[in-house]
Amino acid sequence: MRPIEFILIFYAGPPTLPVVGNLHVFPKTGIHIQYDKWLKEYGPVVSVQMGGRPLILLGTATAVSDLLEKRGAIYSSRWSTFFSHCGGGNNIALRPNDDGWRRQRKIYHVRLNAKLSNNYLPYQTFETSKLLFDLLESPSGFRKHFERFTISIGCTIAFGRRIDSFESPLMKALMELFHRSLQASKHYQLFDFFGLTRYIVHRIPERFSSVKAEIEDMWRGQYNLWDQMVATAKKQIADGKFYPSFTRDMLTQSAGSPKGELTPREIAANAGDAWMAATDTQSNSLLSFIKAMVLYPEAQERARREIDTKIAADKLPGWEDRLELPYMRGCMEETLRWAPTTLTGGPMPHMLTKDDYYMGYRLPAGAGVVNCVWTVNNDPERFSNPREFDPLRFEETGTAIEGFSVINDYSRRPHVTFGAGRRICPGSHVAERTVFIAMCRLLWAFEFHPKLDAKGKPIPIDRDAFEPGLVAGPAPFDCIIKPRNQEKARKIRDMWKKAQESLDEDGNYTEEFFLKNWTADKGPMVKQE
Ligand code: HEM
Repeated sequence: MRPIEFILIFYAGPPTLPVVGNLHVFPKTGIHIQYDKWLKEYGPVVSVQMGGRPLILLGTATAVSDLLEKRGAIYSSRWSTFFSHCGGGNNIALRPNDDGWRRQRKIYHVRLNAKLSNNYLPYQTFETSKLLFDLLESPSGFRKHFERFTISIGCTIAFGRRIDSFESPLMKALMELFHRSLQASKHYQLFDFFGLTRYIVHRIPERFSSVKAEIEDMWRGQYNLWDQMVATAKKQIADGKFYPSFTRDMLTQSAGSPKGELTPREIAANAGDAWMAATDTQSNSLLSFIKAMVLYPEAQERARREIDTKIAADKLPGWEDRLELPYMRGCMEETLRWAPTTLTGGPMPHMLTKDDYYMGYRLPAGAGVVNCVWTVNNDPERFSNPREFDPLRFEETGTAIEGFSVINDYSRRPHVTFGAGRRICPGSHVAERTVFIAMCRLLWAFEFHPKLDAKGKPIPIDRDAFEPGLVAGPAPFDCIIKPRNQEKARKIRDMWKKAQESLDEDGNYTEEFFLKNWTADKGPMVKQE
């Protein structure tokens, strides 16, 4: 990093102060709005200074593609931070693009690609029975129901373990981890913006630093949990039991792999990180969908009409019906564009590893590079009236393509919510399946309306209000969720009653459930003799 050279040569950005750079004008919340203002004022590529660290903001799909994708070889690392260093640095989303990252990422591509993500459809489909039942029984708790829904799907995909209730010890353990990691990442990042404090703090022994002790303790708690889950998966394999999961794949596939075997810690981290990455991202997207349905009743009606006319009366819509449901496909892409959970591009900026030139500017090695999703997704050049929820804005032939959200041709991409380049979300195929199935079934089952105040007037909902965090979500809002009719309510109850026959006394799937449902890919999922 060469701050003086940086300031002289790359000057498209707000004025800086000595030492702090632009840190003093960084808002505590609504960073995406501040980035958006800077991008509108200074151009599609903006430089800001986070203390001693330069940060480059990208505000158009072209800039994101030109740099993060076409020059991905030098735009795919991550900053070294105190938070990511502690705990051994095995978190795939936070670590630099080293050998370990490549090995970890490889197995995501091999096991969670578009084709093999179909393996997990039985979990995603099953969990909708519980989601619909929970919403029927206690509609006002809808936030919690969505959280349980995605946490359970994530845990089953990652470890082969279902989570039946918000009160389950596993659910509580994960919620505590979320809380602790959010606090840790929020409170201690200031050290990272200054070379000297970073150098000192990274070297202080844990026993002399309460900050370090707290973060290390958080990571230890995390790995204890992941290790226990991996140990269970190992035992299941040893006992010849068939509980398919990403962990099982890593244990059976990475061993002896010519592309590089994952260490036990990397396996645990990969599975645990998939679990965490699969939770708020998906549940918050579903919450935003409900918000959109309440705010745009004509879109709600039209989507429901499509489901009613295209899907047989005795069937619930599913992933297999997506080609019949173009408007619903539009609803999914539009929700991800309109209310991205990754407003500023994900958990951490990419990092540039070599000096580079773009649009006449020199971008220095070591700079963080942000895909400003909020700005790119709302670019009026690409999307007319971008803050209006309009599922018809995408070409039907495009949304029919599996993985359209991450299609190579960026000019056709409906949004950049899954990131870009070599760090692009490797769980996007799983995510699309979860949210599409849930969205269709929610509309099959329920109506969504604004809540009324004491005078019978709809309580207003702020369309653009977000709750900040590592993963953003819509700010709390109220709504009325009611079954479309008594017949639907009866079907939901019957469905959940029947579904429970596939669960054991702990609320996990029986082995028979897996054996019956696993047809898509035999591979390592074939029962071990
Ligand atoms: C709607 C749901 C989701 C959204 C919007 C989302 C979005 C993102 C974004 C923006 C990134 C950062 C990309 C970048 O740095 O350019 C990311 C990274 C990641 N996501 Fe997702 N994600 C979702 C669901 C999932 C799921 C279901 C999984 C796992 C099954 C997953 C696993 C990961 C992992 C492991 C990374 C880190 C990749 C790396 O740094 O190499 N995500 N995701």
